[in-house]
Amino acid sequence: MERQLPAGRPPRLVSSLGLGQRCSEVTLDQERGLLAWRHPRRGGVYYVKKARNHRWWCRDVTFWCVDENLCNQWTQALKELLEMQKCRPKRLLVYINPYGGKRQGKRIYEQKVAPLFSLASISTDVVITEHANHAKDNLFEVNINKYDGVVCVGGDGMFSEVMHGLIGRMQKDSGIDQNNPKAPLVQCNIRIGIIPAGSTDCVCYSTVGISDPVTSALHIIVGDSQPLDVSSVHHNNTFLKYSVSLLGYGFYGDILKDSEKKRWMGPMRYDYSGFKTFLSHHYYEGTISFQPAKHTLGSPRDKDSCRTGCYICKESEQQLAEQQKKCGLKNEEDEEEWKVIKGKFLAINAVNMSCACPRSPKGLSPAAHLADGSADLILVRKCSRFDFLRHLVRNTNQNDQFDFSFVDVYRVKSFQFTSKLSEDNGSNVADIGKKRFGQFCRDHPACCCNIADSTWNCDGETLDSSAIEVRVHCQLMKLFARGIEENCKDEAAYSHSSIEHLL
Ligand SMILES: CCCCCCCCCCCCC/C=C/[C@@H](O)[C@H](CO)NC(=O)CCCCCCCCCCCCCCC
Ligand SMILES: Nc1ncnc2c1ncn2[C@@H]1O[C@H](COP(=O)(O)OP(=O)(O)OP(=O)(O)O)[C@@H](O)[C@H]1O
Ligand SMILES: [Ca+2]
Repeated sequence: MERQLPAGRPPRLVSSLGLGQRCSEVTLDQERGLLAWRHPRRGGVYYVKKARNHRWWCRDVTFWCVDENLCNQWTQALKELLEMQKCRPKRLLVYINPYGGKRQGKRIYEQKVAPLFSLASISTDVVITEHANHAKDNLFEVNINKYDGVVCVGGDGMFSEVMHGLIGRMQKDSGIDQNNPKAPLVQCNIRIGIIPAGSTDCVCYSTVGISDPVTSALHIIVGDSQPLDVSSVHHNNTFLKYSVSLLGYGFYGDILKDSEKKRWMGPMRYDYSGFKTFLSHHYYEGTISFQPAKHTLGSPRDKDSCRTGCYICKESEQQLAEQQKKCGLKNEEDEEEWKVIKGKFLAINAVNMSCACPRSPKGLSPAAHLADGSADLILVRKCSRFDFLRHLVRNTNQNDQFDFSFVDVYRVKSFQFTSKLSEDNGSNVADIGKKRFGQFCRDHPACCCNIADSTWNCDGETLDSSAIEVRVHCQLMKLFARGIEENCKDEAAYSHSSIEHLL
């Protein structure tokens, strides 16, 4: 695309062209009078173009002008505008998992992302991970202050590693004991960017609206920021893990446990193990206690979803800040009511965000909020296979997946779970399980009886304990994202050539 530079003073021209406020460095090609990138082979200005389904493209436009003086003014004005954009990262630390998803992480980064970072003059230190926990351990050692953000290339597991590294490092540096479930955690202000290259990519999809490496790279470049709730998971005053997407016991725990043995199948492993787990139809007995989230305005049955600039998330942040001011570090929660539910469950799912992903475009809880300090607790009680299938299918379409007599949903700020087996017998749950049912049920996966215990699926990783205590920490960390943008009703708006953000 070619455009002539309009006459007049450049800063005003920038706004009259609708170039937005963000721009990166452009240089002047003196001979041809072009505004050009420093990139030697291509002239022009690069910008973000929004397409359908939340996809962003990088496009370029070439400006020309015979008046060299005017060109100089433009270059200067754009440079100054760029300097004013303090939210844009200049230096990033990048971790690539070469084995996530379809094992394309390295190629995706090199071919689609690195060229964009270099166009936007972002410098990077790249680490290709050699083993699990490489990124997490590394984040405890690096000089983190050198960077404006950390990028992970991989799936939810890789993101979880980076998040654990950053949050853990933050608590360590501030002298906070992560094993104390009541400790007020210190917010992590260094943003994480996710370049999706995993099997589910639920965190990316739920915060951007699409799993697309180019779109995510552009959100990083323009310096977006989206706060995110994080749940801490403890057992007996021992820290187990943090979770941002799904904490699932029963159905999703069993799928994960089975699918780990089939990693070689790639993303298909979840369908295979999902089908197997669906047929086994195991239910689990236990007690779940929770504190309802009273500070937030929303409810899990709301029709509206969390979108860019969500007022419910903003309101919750304020409410919680006021509460904290009032009580200081003392925890008011202890005095608040706990609800207790005993039962037989096919699935217990606690989600901090909608958990939308390509398999379930609206997610496990479409009205869950990214940053409201609450999680949605979905209890699917024992029911027939057919009814469970009806519920599962609704996760893939527009119908209400909670509209069943065997499904309950609550918005909570903390919860605890103990399985009947551990309640009855205290310790050594594994042995008891094996003695009672383990052998029989594993040999007859279709028998439907309640085997020993399920496993918790914590953002795609298994937890060692079935008895857990969970607390949601409002906006504990930030992503290079802006939440899902409201879909423009008028499709034509996507086809005109408006320039959203200069790179
Ligand atoms: C009839 C089709 C019904 C399909 C229902 C699909 C619902 C899919 C909901 C996906 C929710 C993902 C939540 C995100 C979890 C992530 O933190 C985690 C880490 O990446 N991913 C998984 O645990 C990976 C979880 C992967 C789950 C795959 C579930 C596949 C179920 C297949 C059931 C087949 C029944 C067929 C009966 C004829
Ligand atoms: N070099 C490596 N070798 C083996 N495992 C690794 C390596 N680097 C990271 N990992 C681990 O691989 C696990 C899975 O990675 P990742 O999340 O990227 O892919 P995935 O499991 O296919 O996708 P998803 O989590 O979206 O389902 C992570 O938990 C991470 O700890
Ligand atoms: Ca939330």
